[in-house]
Amino acid sequence: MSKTIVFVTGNAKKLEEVIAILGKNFPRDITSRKIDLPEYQGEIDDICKDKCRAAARIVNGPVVVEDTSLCFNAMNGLPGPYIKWFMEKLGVDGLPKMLAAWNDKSAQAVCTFGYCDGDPDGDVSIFRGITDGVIVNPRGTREFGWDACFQPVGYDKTYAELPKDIKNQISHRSKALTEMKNYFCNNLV
Ligand SMILES: O=c1[nH]c(=O)c2ncn([C@@H]3O[C@H](COP(=O)(O)OP(=O)(O)OP(=O)(O)O)[C@@H](O)[C@H]3O)c2[nH]1
Ligand SMILES: [Mg+2]
Repeated sequence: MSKTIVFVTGNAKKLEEVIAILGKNFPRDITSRKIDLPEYQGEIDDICKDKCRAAARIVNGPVVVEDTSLCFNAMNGLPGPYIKWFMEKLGVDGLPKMLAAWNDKSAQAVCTFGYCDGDPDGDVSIFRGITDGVIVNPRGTREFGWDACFQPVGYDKTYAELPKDIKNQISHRSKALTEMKNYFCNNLV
């Protein structure tokens, strides 16, 4: 019998979406623990691996973590994994202003899940989902981070204006979770 996996996050909105997206269709038992893990620096995958190992050290068992980036193409991918600090200091109204000097408003929402079996020195498996979009002046509810200024390609509504189930069908998070689900369905880990 495989051990329950603990999803470690300090972000209630992330957790809410993960629960809604996974439903009952995940092949392993999964629970959650609210811990604020360190915000690491570096490349997206390395940040997620460091975060996952930190979680494993605390939980002492199988863990999943998730790190979200918002990458502005005109800025060669910045703020990327540092979006949390830009959101905190500038707010959702400030993000479109960062791109005022460029015509290119395109961006990628990038979600990276990391899984490790509980050994903090062991391998971390990475699962990624990317949704392309444009950065617009905020529209819609302001319940979750930068949702109000991210308009996915092919839609005339921002993530915040779209019904939750539509966001959860097309989001960076749902694409990454599909990858992770396939991994657990295909591997008896
Ligand atoms: O509008 C949004 N739609 C999303 O779908 C989304 N996913 C994450 N975020 C925000 O982007 C930063 C990521 O930083 P982050 O990955 O380190 O998250 P976090 O520190 O809040 O939680 P965690 O690291 O404990 O899991 C944080 O400000 C999150 O609030 C989102 N905002
Ligand atoms: Mg974080």
